[in-house]
Amino acid sequence: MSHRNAPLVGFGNHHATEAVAGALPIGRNSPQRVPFGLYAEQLSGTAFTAPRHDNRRSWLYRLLPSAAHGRYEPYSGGSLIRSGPFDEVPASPNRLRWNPPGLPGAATDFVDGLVTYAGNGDPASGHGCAIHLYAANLAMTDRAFFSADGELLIVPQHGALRIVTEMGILDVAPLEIAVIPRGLRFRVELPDGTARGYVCENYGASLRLPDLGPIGSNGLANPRDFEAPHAAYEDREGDYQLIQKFQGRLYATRLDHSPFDVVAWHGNLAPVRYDLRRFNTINTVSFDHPDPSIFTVLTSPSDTPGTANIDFVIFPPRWMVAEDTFRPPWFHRNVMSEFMGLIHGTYDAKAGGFAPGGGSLHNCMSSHGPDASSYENAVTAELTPHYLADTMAFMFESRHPIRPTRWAMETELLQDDYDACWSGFRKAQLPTQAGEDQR
Ligand SMILES: O=C(O)Cc1cc(O)ccc1O
Ligand SMILES: [Fe+2]
Repeated sequence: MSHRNAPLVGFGNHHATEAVAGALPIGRNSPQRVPFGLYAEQLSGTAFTAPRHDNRRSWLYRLLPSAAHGRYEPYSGGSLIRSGPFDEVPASPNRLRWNPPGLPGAATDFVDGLVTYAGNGDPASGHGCAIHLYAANLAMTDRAFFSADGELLIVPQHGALRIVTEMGILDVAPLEIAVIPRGLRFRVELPDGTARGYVCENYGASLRLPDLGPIGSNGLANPRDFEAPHAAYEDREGDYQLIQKFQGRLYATRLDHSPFDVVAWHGNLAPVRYDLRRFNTINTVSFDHPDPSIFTVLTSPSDTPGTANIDFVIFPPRWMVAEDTFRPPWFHRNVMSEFMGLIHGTYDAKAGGFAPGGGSLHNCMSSHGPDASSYENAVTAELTPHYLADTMAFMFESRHPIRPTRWAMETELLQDDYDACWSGFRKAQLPTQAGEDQR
């Protein structure tokens, strides 16, 4: 089925789209003269020589070359954006949790409203990520942004985003996500007036669908549910600001025309949207709580198989049916490091204190798991099939310890009593053995 207005579907598929009939060259990428005098430009997401199954690139056909701009100068906005190496403050051995940030008082757009909480690795070495939250109340007009440091996984929590990109427009509401390729220029408009959410800036290998192993050929996030936009362009002259993030710092330059001037494109590197409600959640129908890897939406692999640079994992509404099982997340100490956020509702391991828009960080080998009241509820619950409704938490999980920024360690949003949620557990009672000392 193909329909003119239907989105371009399929994760990593090769798409072809033109906003003006005849704009897309046929049979070659870079003809001597592109239709209408458009300029051909290749945007690479992988090295030219990356193996074919990894190789990501698209060809853009635009009114003016993207090279037509002046010198970049340091940009002073976005002053709470940080980048790897994350060494402002020592990495904390503590379990950390943050209350949700408020919406800004002063006029603040998506770029200036980004605040970096934590991260690992660094853009120069091409591994790790930065974890930002954004809170905004102003649409970006006449300015655009791109990160040369990584692709952006955007997880709206409050308020929809209209993400106008060079390659088309993505409308993304809470419970949907967007992935914006490294280097792709975009601006963010706010259909609801205000917006808040999370961003994972991935310095490493681009996000992809996880292998399914014995699950088989279907399940989890299905490839066809990833939607790329049709080409859409603006033919506007005027004064535009273009901000880029390069090696952790922001720079700005001016353009005399809209950077959103791509009339046609084709290729397999594109911004995409995915609706988390379409996730085919797979879980136990017998006993025990499986590892959360069963809920992986997208993964950025590292050089070590099975040990991700970043996994993006969700905890969606689902049936809980496990027999004779402690159903919430178990207590654990993980070699991988976990940053969690909450889009909606409550999370089944935390009865209180983890609010939508908040965050938590459980680093490598931090003891964590259900808080005392979630534990008590779970061990006394009647184990009938139970629908876990109204919830959508997520995790950015990484092989590299996640290091907070100075801001994240000093903000009033940081809870000072988080450890207390694991106090008050009753000690296990061993049976009294005849003739044995009770110490
Ligand atoms: O810590 C967490 O809440 C995330 C998590 C959930 C789960 O179901 C199992 C392991 C795990 O780290
Ligand atoms: Fe965990």
